[in-house]
Amino acid sequence: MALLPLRPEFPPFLSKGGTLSRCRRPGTASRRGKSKAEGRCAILFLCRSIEKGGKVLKETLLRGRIVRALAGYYDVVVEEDGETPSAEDGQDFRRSVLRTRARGLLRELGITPLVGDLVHVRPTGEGEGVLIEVLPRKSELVRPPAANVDAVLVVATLREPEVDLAYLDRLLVHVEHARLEAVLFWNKVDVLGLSEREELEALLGVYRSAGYATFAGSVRTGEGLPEVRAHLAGKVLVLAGPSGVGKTSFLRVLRPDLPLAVGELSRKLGRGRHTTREVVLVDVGQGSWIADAPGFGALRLPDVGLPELGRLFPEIAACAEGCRFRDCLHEREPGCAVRAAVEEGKIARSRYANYLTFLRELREMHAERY
Ligand SMILES: Nc1nc2c(ncn2[C@@H]2O[C@H](COP(=O)(O)OP(=O)(O)OP(=O)(O)O)[C@@H](O)[C@H]2O)c(=O)[nH]1
Ligand SMILES: [Zn+2]
Repeated sequence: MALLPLRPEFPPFLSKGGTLSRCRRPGTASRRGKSKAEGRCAILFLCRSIEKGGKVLKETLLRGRIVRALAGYYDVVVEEDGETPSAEDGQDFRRSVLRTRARGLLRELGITPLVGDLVHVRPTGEGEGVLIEVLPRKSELVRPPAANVDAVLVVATLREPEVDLAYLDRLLVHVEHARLEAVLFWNKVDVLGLSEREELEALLGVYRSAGYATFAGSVRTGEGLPEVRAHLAGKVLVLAGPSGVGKTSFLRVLRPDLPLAVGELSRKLGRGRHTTREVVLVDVGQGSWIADAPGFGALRLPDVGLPELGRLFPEIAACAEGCRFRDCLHEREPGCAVRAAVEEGKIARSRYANYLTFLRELREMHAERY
């Protein structure tokens, strides 16, 4: 993502040192700054103030989102009109971007800004600024390192590559553990024959009844994309899924204008070794942002206690209250409501089988430790 110049009137306005003197109240624009054409302040929509102890600090602080972090610099896309900016369909994706450095105090406090952070910045010149404050995060992911992620778009395929339900369920366990929403997109329906489409329908049913928003379509033909995009509107996303399912293609179809380096979700070096690299947040329209880095790489199970595993399968968690024993692990215990639900076909056998596999794996993980 290239650095883009700010609006022409922006730097002179700042260089005069003029700030809130032109603003009546925090967040409101003065009449002087008002542009007739837009019916609102053309310059000062960028002007925010902070209030401390009832006193308005005379400082122009802009709100924005970090879209890129590299070598101590943070690129911040500046918010307009109180909303984190995002291009609508068919609109230009260019935005005001400030390249900022974190002020010393943040470093002293040990605060490391992350891509996805909502921040206050003070512009210091054309395209430059100082990162003043990191606003409270609602989530923080380690891999990829990103803040305020709302959901993980799990991309899967029935064929090409062949579906791997154990991998998929493992991924979903990770997403639940990270307390993020999982959205499933079954890609490449264009390669499916009639009977395979039926097979896929059954799988869609499995994951919908488990409680996941589940979509099917094709990045190649565009089928099903509007539905999944509508569901993702306004969210910050990470893409996850096995290699070759179309994660990069999905991002590129939403942002065909991206330079090639961006939108290449996993770059392999040499002998198939994955490299970690910087994360970039890409505006894909409709208020959605996608982190250009694959989520959750190695899929060792999250380190949880045995009783917690059931809570990471939403449909098992929903049933477990009916179990006779509060600490039921839904294996062979009498009066297990989960096993009963599996027998009645309310919980998919494949999901339950994977639950049992993971339970054994966790036991082994715990045993290794002692
Ligand atoms: N037939 C078909 N092929 C697709 C579709 N979407 C993507 N592909 C192809 O699938 C292959 C893999 O797509 P990528 O987007 O590189 O997959 P990825 O998930 O990013 O893979 P990794 O980078 O290995 O994680 C490419 O050759 C794409 O052209 C689709 O909807 N239909
Ligand atoms: Zn049970």
